[in-house]
Amino acid sequence: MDRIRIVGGNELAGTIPISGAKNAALPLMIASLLTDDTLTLENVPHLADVEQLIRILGNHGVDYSVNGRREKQQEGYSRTINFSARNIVDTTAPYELVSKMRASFWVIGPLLARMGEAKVSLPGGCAIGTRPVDLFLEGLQVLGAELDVDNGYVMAKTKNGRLIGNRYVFPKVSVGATHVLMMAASLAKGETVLENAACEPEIVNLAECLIAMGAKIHGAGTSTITIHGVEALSGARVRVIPDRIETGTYAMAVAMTGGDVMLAGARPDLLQTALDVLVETGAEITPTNEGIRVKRNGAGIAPVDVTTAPFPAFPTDLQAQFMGLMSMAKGKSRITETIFENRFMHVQELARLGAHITLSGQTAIVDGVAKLKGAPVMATDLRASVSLVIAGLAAEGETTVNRVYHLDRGFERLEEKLSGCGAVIERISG
Ligand SMILES: CC(=O)N[C@H]1[C@@H](OP(=O)(O)OP(=O)(O)OC[C@H]2O[C@@H](n3ccc(=O)[nH]c3=O)[C@H](O)[C@@H]2O)O[C@H](CO)[C@@H](O)[C@@H]1O
Ligand SMILES: C=C(OP(=O)(O)O)C(=O)O
Repeated sequence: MDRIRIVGGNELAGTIPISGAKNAALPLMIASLLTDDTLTLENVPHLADVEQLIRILGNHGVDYSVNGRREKQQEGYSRTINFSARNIVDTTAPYELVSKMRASFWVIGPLLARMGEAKVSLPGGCAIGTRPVDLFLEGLQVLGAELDVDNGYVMAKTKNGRLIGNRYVFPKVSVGATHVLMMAASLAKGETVLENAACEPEIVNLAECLIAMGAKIHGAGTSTITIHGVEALSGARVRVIPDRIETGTYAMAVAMTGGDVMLAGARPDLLQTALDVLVETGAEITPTNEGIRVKRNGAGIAPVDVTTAPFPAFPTDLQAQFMGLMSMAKGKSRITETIFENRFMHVQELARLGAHITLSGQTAIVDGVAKLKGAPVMATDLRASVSLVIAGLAAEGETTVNRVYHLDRGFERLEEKLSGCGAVIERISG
């Protein structure tokens, strides 16, 4: 199994290109199931989750082709991919494929809306909480789906071949359930109003895609989304937004090691709260035409309390990385996780690097130390893994991060991007 070896202590300086967002690319790819035309997606990141979803979509009959391979379309880089679901050959998403990735469950929305039926295994994904699917099921039932859960599968069908628009108030904000209901409602008969919907930028990117495909959607990016269902959707060409979590992660790495890095192609509006918090810690953040410049010189890291919450608040997907940063702050900070009940698995691994963190329910109290020391550590999930990488970059000596496959789910060319800015980091195969 591959490992990442880091020798910490170097400041980061240079440019890091920000890739297309994993969490936007996945729902856009799934939207290809809604049409028999070609959906062309630009800036699709080269990640294990994207490859896995290509396999899952392929199982339903979706063909794909990568546009050219010259220059930026090289292996390993974000690229333009055409998806064509002309013939859906299978409406079952099997356990072997779906269990590897949470978002693959989302095929249930488009399959049901276009084909009138779907049989989808209950999902897997990062081990960060129980992650039920009750809101997806309740919302689809409100749109007229008949559902049965048996043997680990959700069996769904429409009553008369088509879903029916309706009003659904999410009892809790869910990104995935908002994606699924927005896709399903796009082909339903009549109007759907989704209230207390997720407002994340990835929802807006999916709505832009659906609108380009001919859907009638208003209000995406606010908590009320109105969708007037249409008979059929067409092909379109849409660009995946830059990855705000990758952006925040590298910004926190620079805040931790010190240095001066341009995050090229990053958009500040996608993570303003996290950037504001970084400014409070003492980092200098400058939006430019090229992206976001992050700098920290001289002075230490100030402790700042954060609480994760749905967009536009501080994202849960940056909580582990921020804890890494706070572990070297000059004083105590409190980090409260409100989205997932089990997202503190990085605490004991950060402690192996010398961090002082205690847990009190859903709050971590981080007592900053002057220095961290390298050690072998084990990643438990995607964002936890990268928090160990950035802590390793700031630690004295050598850190090895095991279970690199978690990182490969969500960070494109991580070692290359960081070593290009002066970090000593390499992948050890086998
Ligand atoms: C592929 C992708 O985009 N993943 C992101 C997505 O995950 P995902 O879409 O799975 O996260 P949700 O927004 O659905 O989850 C939020 C909370 O709602 C709960 N819930 C959700 C659905 C449901 O039917 N019932 C229920 O109780 C979840 O357990 C969690 O506690 O949003 C999360 C929250 O920003 C991010 O951390 C993930 O990186
Ligand atoms: C939790 C994440 O992914 P997933 O929802 O696919 O598990 C993530 O991207 O941080």
